[in-house]
Amino acid sequence: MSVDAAPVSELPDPRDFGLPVVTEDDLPDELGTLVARVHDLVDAVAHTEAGSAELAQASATVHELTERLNVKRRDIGAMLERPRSDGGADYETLTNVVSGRSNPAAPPLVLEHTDDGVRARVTLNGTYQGPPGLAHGGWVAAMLDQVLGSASAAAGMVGLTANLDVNYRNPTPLNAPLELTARVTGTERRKVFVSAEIRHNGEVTAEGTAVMVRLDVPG
Ligand SMILES: CCCCCCCCCCCC(=O)SCCNC(=O)CCNC(=O)[C@H](O)C(C)(C)COP(=O)(O)OP(=O)(O)OC[C@H]1O[C@@H](n2cnc3c(N)ncnc32)[C@H](O)[C@@H]1OP(=O)(O)O
Repeated sequence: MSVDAAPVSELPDPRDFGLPVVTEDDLPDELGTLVARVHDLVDAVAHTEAGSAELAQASATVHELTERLNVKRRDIGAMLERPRSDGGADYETLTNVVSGRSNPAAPPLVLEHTDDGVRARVTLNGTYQGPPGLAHGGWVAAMLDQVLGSASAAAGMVGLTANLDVNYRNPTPLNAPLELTARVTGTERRKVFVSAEIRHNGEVTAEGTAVMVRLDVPG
């Protein structure tokens, strides 16, 4: 097994897969504000003890807003193109449920490249709850899957997860800062082996490994 990462500048262009691409200039600042407010709204709805009249009024307001926003919708699969300092571009799925810039359901996980892979920081609010007061194991796996895929892509090998193994070492807390790290550990033909951890206060709460299978560019 070896690490034979292609240069990042050779990442596939989503347009070659027939995917729509938007740039940061296509995203009004107001969208970011709306996403953050709806994220907080979901938390408020999940935990509110408001009375019937208040709930009925909020429900009508939200319904009206949903109708207004649905008048003009982006296609599913839209990719966000972000320029890199070396002249190339990074791509991310705009509505990705873990890290998507336009998805209020995303925690959101903010990713950065490191010398050996990727790192992300996130704080999960109460809407990611599984056991009382703790993060849901499915979301823990989803966040690991995301950083594992991102580490493979950051090494120039965009792929889909074929296999994901998760070990839950300690409960992952809500409303507390978490750090995720991931890196490529090897490659074999189209397979990319990746490894990741989630830490709280330096202590590992969960770790994951995955086999990503590199995508072939059509044609
Ligand atoms: C830029 C725009 C896009 C941008 C895209 C951005 C992606 C972000 C991804 C985020 C992470 C996700 O959520 S991904 C979503 C969840 N994953 C999926 O939906 C994937 C569903 N599965 C599949 O589509 C398929 O099974 C694939 C693509 C994974 C593999 O199919 P394939 O292409 O036909 O390849 P195949 O010949 O079967 O296998 C290739 C090699 O991988 C091995 N292999 C196959 N499956 C497994 C497995 N479960 N565990 C171990 N190894 C496996 C095979 O033995 C073989 O090894 P050898 O013979 O060479 O030894």
